[in-house]
Amino acid sequence: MNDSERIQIRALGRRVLRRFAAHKAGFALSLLTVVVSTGLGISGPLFLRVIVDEAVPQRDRELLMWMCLGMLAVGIAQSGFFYLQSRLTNSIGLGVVHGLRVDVYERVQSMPITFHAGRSGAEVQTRLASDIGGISDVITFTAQHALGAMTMVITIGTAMLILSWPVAVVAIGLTLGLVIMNQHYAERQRLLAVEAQEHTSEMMRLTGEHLSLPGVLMGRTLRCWDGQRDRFRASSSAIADLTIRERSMATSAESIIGVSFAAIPPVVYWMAGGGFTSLSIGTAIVLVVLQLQLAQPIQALLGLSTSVRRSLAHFDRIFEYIDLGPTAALPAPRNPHTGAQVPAVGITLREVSYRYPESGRSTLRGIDLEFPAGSTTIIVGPTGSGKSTLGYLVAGLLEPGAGTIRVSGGDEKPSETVLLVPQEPGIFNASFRDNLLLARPGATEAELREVLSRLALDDLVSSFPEGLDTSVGERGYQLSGGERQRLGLARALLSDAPVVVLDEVTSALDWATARTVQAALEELRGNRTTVVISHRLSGVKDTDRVVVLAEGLVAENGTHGELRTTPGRYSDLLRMRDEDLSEAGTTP
Ligand SMILES: Nc1ncnc2c1ncn2[C@@H]1O[C@H](COP(=O)(O)OP(=O)(O)OP(=O)(O)O)[C@@H](O)[C@H]1O
Repeated sequence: MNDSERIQIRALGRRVLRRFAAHKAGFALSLLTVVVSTGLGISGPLFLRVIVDEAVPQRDRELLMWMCLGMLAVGIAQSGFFYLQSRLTNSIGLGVVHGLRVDVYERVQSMPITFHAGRSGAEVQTRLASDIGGISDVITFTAQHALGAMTMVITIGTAMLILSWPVAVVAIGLTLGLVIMNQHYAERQRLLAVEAQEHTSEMMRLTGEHLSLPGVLMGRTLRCWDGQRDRFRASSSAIADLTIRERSMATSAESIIGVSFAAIPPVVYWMAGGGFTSLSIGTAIVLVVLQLQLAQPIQALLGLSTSVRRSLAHFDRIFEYIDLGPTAALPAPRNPHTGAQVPAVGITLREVSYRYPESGRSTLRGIDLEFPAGSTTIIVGPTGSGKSTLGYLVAGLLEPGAGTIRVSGGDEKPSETVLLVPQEPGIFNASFRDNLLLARPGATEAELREVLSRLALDDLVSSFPEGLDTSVGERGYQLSGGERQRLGLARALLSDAPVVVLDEVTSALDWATARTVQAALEELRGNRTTVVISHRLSGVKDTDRVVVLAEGLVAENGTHGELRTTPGRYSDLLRMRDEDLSEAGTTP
């Protein structure tokens, strides 16, 4: 073990121990049971010695009976302590593991949106499942096993020294040799484990990407499924290969340790026979039994150092997430029983600029905009001009790099006032009902049905035998893109957010459905402030406000009535839309 590893293990040890602080009393009790049951463990052979050396040769029945009863009582007491110890160890250790898991989840959940944009869900899953799984045993059993094993080594070593120091010296010398040899194997095992863990993460990432619906579709339509399969195969085969090498390494170490321990009984018997020092038969048997008992804690201690070192890579990956920062302030949870009264509030942006952390240039620059309470604003502009980024900023999902975003008419923050409906709404693998209730947990059956009917989803829902309780499948993939978008809009209709940002929410709808949805959106507006990011430009009214973004700047800003008759970007957009529609024989 090198210096940096030692420092790393110490620092990790301190962090992990702090997590046991909440379970101090239980932890101390569990360690006490370990010491007591270990102490009891070595008294068995001492009873045996009296039986062999005194009770049997002297035919002393009473002594024999007491010694046998003593052995039995020790066995029963040991089992009781073992049960208690195992209950305590598991509940404390798994409590600490649970705490780590929740910390990772909470930290990732509160990271800024930009963190999630640059990461696959599979990566977070790997940390929660594979890495936490990898440290679970180390956290649960290390302290107890280490203490138990050390107590056994000390007590057995002392007993052997008292019984016969030459045999004890041989056993201790052998132990030191084994420790040195084991270090060598453990280091090689650790390197193989780190490599295997990297391949496991890669394999889980590939599985998440390739075996999700988009991945399967890509594999089939681009006909690259064989390449996908090859990459998976290579990753899986590397894991198998590394694991075989790692296990062979462990088995070699165990075999050498086993052979070394097997050599001791003949030595003891040779000594007992007068080869070096003469021992009674009982002492010789007890020494052999104790030596066999010594093998187990020594192997446990050697195994512990290996598993602690192997778990370092897992610990690193877990604490890397727990130490992530800075986090975004999460909005206060919604009151489940509101939903009827929507207050009128507006949003004001002053000199707002934003640059993504990984980007070399600002996506938005010096944006001055007013979204008055109850108004409807359409945001248009070429692709990549910053429309969605503006939507994220208004919804408080991104913090502006410069400038301010304020809610007028209320003390709340944008993140507590604004609901963003993205183009691909987050539909969960749950029923229609559960997906809708996320927006208003207290909504009645009648309210849910009314919303579905307004968005022309009622026929779809009724076509399933289980109606509202039908599961919509992983990410809503049992629904069409347009149905998913309408389900997202249904949530917006149910929510009590006074400001709603709709980001391309009708892009997957045909014109006829888009009109139905448009009518529902008219009702959604009410006295809500609505910001609509749209390429489609359907159903825009003269009084609606229009903001044209170009290269991160506000290029035009006025009402639809004003801008449509003024030569400029917006009137050009309307002209292009009308030409497209007349070619397709449709009217906006
Ligand atoms: N997470 C991110 N990290 C770095 N750059 C990003 C990120 N998200 C978006 N961008 C960049 O910011 C710019 C604006 O993106 P945005 O999605 O806001 O544009 P948009 O106008 O909504 O485009 P579209 O009409 O295609 O949806 C683009 O150049 C995009 O590449």
